[in-house]
Amino acid sequence: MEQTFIMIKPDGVQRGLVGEIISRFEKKGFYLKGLKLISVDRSFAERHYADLSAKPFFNGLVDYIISGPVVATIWEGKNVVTTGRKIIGATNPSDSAPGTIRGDFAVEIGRNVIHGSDSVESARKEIALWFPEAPVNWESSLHSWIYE
Ligand SMILES: Nc1ncnc2c1ncn2[C@@H]1O[C@H](COP(=O)(O)OP(=O)(O)OP(=O)(O)O)[C@@H](O)[C@H]1O
Repeated sequence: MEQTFIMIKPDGVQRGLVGEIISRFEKKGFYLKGLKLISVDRSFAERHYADLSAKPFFNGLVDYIISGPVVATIWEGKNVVTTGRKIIGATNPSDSAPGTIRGDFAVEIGRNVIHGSDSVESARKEIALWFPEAPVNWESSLHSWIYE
Protein backbone atom coordinates (compact mmCIF):
# COMPACT_ATOMS: atom_id res chain seq x y z
CA MET A 1 0.00 0.00 0.00
CA GLU A 2 1.00 3.63 -0.51
CA GLN A 3 3.23 5.27 2.09
CA THR A 4 3.99 8.88 3.00
CA PHE A 5 6.51 10.68 5.16
CA ILE A 6 5.07 13.00 7.81
CA MET A 7 7.31 15.11 10.06
CA ILE A 8 6.13 17.02 13.11
CA LYS A 9 8.36 20.11 13.04
CA PRO A 10 10.15 21.54 16.11
CA ASP A 11 7.27 23.90 16.95
CA GLY A 12 4.81 20.99 16.91
CA VAL A 13 7.03 19.04 19.32
CA GLN A 14 7.62 22.04 21.62
CA ARG A 15 3.90 22.85 21.69
CA GLY A 16 2.91 19.33 22.73
CA LEU A 17 1.04 18.52 19.51
CA VAL A 18 2.67 15.14 18.83
CA GLY A 19 -0.12 13.04 20.34
CA GLU A 20 -2.89 15.11 18.69
CA ILE A 21 -1.29 14.84 15.25
CA ILE A 22 -0.56 11.12 15.47
CA SER A 23 -4.09 10.56 16.70
CA ARG A 24 -5.61 12.27 13.64
CA PHE A 25 -3.75 9.97 11.26
CA GLU A 26 -4.53 6.88 13.34
CA LYS A 27 -8.23 7.69 13.64
CA LYS A 28 -8.50 8.27 9.90
CA GLY A 29 -7.47 4.66 9.32
CA PHE A 30 -3.83 5.03 8.30
CA TYR A 31 -1.18 2.71 9.71
CA LEU A 32 1.90 3.93 11.58
CA LYS A 33 4.90 2.22 9.95
CA GLY A 34 7.79 4.28 11.34
CA LEU A 35 8.27 6.70 14.26
CA LYS A 36 11.24 8.47 15.79
CA LEU A 37 12.11 11.63 17.73
CA ILE A 38 15.26 13.00 16.15
CA SER A 39 17.38 16.17 16.00
CA VAL A 40 18.86 16.72 12.56
CA ASP A 41 21.89 18.80 11.62
CA ARG A 42 22.12 21.52 8.99
CA SER A 43 23.41 19.32 6.16
CA PHE A 44 20.62 16.76 6.72
CA ALA A 45 17.93 19.47 6.76
CA GLU A 46 19.43 20.94 3.58
CA ARG A 47 19.17 17.52 1.93
CA HIS A 48 15.55 17.14 2.99
CA TYR A 49 14.66 20.57 1.56
CA ALA A 50 17.11 20.45 -1.41
CA ASP A 51 14.32 21.27 -3.89
CA LEU A 52 13.82 24.62 -2.13
CA SER A 53 17.51 25.63 -2.00
CA ALA A 54 16.99 28.57 -4.39
CA LYS A 55 14.12 30.06 -2.36
CA PRO A 56 14.77 33.24 -0.36
CA PHE A 57 13.37 31.59 2.80
CA PHE A 58 15.63 28.51 2.50
CA ASN A 59 18.16 29.45 5.23
CA GLY A 60 15.38 30.44 7.64
CA LEU A 61 13.58 27.19 6.88
CA VAL A 62 16.70 25.15 7.63
CA ASP A 63 17.30 27.13 10.87
CA TYR A 64 13.69 26.34 11.87
CA ILE A 65 13.97 22.60 11.20
CA ILE A 66 17.22 22.25 13.17
CA SER A 67 15.97 24.42 16.08
CA GLY A 68 14.77 21.40 18.08
CA PRO A 69 13.83 17.75 17.78
CA VAL A 70 11.29 16.65 15.20
CA VAL A 71 9.09 13.56 15.05
CA ALA A 72 9.61 11.62 11.82
CA THR A 73 6.85 9.19 10.86
CA ILE A 74 5.86 6.86 8.04
CA TRP A 75 2.13 6.35 7.38
CA GLU A 76 0.58 3.74 5.12
CA GLY A 77 -2.86 3.56 3.50
CA LYS A 78 -4.94 4.12 0.39
CA ASN A 79 -4.13 7.56 -1.15
CA VAL A 80 -2.21 8.45 2.00
CA VAL A 81 0.00 11.03 0.23
CA THR A 82 -2.87 13.16 -1.08
CA THR A 83 -5.16 12.58 1.89
CA GLY A 84 -2.27 13.29 4.27
CA ARG A 85 -1.77 16.69 2.62
CA LYS A 86 -5.50 17.39 3.07
CA ILE A 87 -5.33 16.46 6.75
CA ILE A 88 -2.34 18.83 7.10
CA GLY A 89 -3.92 21.76 5.22
CA ALA A 90 -2.52 24.52 3.00
CA THR A 91 1.14 25.54 3.43
CA ASN A 92 0.22 29.02 4.67
CA PRO A 93 -1.94 28.66 7.81
CA SER A 94 -3.82 31.82 6.75
CA ASP A 95 -5.22 29.69 3.92
CA SER A 96 -5.58 26.39 5.82
CA ALA A 97 -9.17 25.37 6.44
CA PRO A 98 -10.38 24.90 10.01
CA GLY A 99 -10.33 21.18 10.77
CA THR A 100 -6.90 20.74 9.17
CA ILE A 101 -3.82 20.53 11.38
CA ARG A 102 -2.39 23.84 10.19
CA GLY A 103 -5.85 25.43 10.16
CA ASP A 104 -6.37 24.44 13.78
CA PHE A 105 -2.88 24.88 15.24
CA ALA A 106 -0.78 27.33 13.20
CA VAL A 107 -0.65 31.03 12.34
CA GLU A 108 2.62 31.62 10.46
CA ILE A 109 3.95 29.93 7.31
CA GLY A 110 7.38 29.65 8.94
CA ARG A 111 5.86 27.92 12.01
CA ASN A 112 3.40 25.59 10.30
CA VAL A 113 3.90 22.61 12.63
CA ILE A 114 4.09 19.74 10.16
CA HIS A 115 5.49 18.49 6.86
CA GLY A 116 3.97 15.93 4.52
CA SER A 117 5.36 14.48 1.28
CA ASP A 118 3.84 16.10 -1.81
CA SER A 119 3.95 13.03 -4.11
CA VAL A 120 4.48 9.28 -4.01
CA GLU A 121 7.96 9.80 -5.48
CA SER A 122 8.95 12.43 -2.85
CA ALA A 123 7.56 10.12 -0.16
CA ARG A 124 9.80 7.29 -1.38
CA LYS A 125 12.88 9.57 -1.32
CA GLU A 126 12.04 11.11 2.06
CA ILE A 127 11.37 7.72 3.71
CA ALA A 128 14.73 6.46 2.39
CA LEU A 129 16.46 9.59 3.74
CA TRP A 130 14.85 9.59 7.20
CA PHE A 131 14.54 5.81 7.72
CA PRO A 132 17.65 4.18 6.22
CA GLU A 133 17.11 1.22 8.59
CA ALA A 134 14.65 -1.49 7.56
CA PRO A 135 11.11 -0.40 8.55
CA VAL A 136 9.12 -2.40 11.07
CA ASN A 137 6.76 -4.73 9.23
CA TRP A 138 3.34 -5.21 10.85
CA GLU A 139 -0.30 -5.43 9.78
CA SER A 140 -3.23 -3.99 11.71
CA SER A 141 -5.83 -6.51 12.84
CA LEU A 142 -8.46 -3.82 12.12
CA HIS A 143 -7.69 -3.80 8.39
CA SER A 144 -10.95 -5.37 7.20
CA TRP A 145 -12.94 -2.87 9.32
CA ILE A 146 -11.33 0.05 7.50
CA TYR A 147 -10.82 -1.25 3.95
CA GLU A 148 -13.32 -3.04 1.67
N1 LIG B 1 7.18 32.18 1.76
C1 LIG B 1 7.65 31.46 2.76
N2 LIG B 1 8.24 32.02 3.85
C2 LIG B 1 8.71 31.29 4.86
N3 LIG B 1 8.67 29.93 4.90
C3 LIG B 1 8.09 29.33 3.86
C4 LIG B 1 7.57 30.04 2.74
N4 LIG B 1 7.06 29.13 1.85
C5 LIG B 1 7.27 27.95 2.41
N5 LIG B 1 7.89 28.04 3.60
C6 LIG B 1 8.29 26.97 4.51
O1 LIG B 1 8.89 25.95 3.73
C7 LIG B 1 8.17 24.73 3.89
C8 LIG B 1 8.24 23.97 2.59
O2 LIG B 1 7.58 24.71 1.59
P1 LIG B 1 6.74 23.97 0.47
O3 LIG B 1 6.49 24.97 -0.59
O4 LIG B 1 7.41 22.69 0.13
O5 LIG B 1 5.36 23.76 1.24
P2 LIG B 1 4.67 22.43 1.75
O6 LIG B 1 4.97 21.31 0.81
O7 LIG B 1 3.24 22.70 2.10
O8 LIG B 1 5.39 22.25 3.13
P3 LIG B 1 6.15 21.00 3.69
O9 LIG B 1 7.17 20.62 2.61
O10 LIG B 1 6.78 21.51 4.96
O11 LIG B 1 5.09 19.97 3.87
C9 LIG B 1 6.78 25.17 4.30
O12 LIG B 1 6.08 24.18 5.01
C10 LIG B 1 7.08 26.36 5.18
O13 LIG B 1 7.46 25.93 6.50
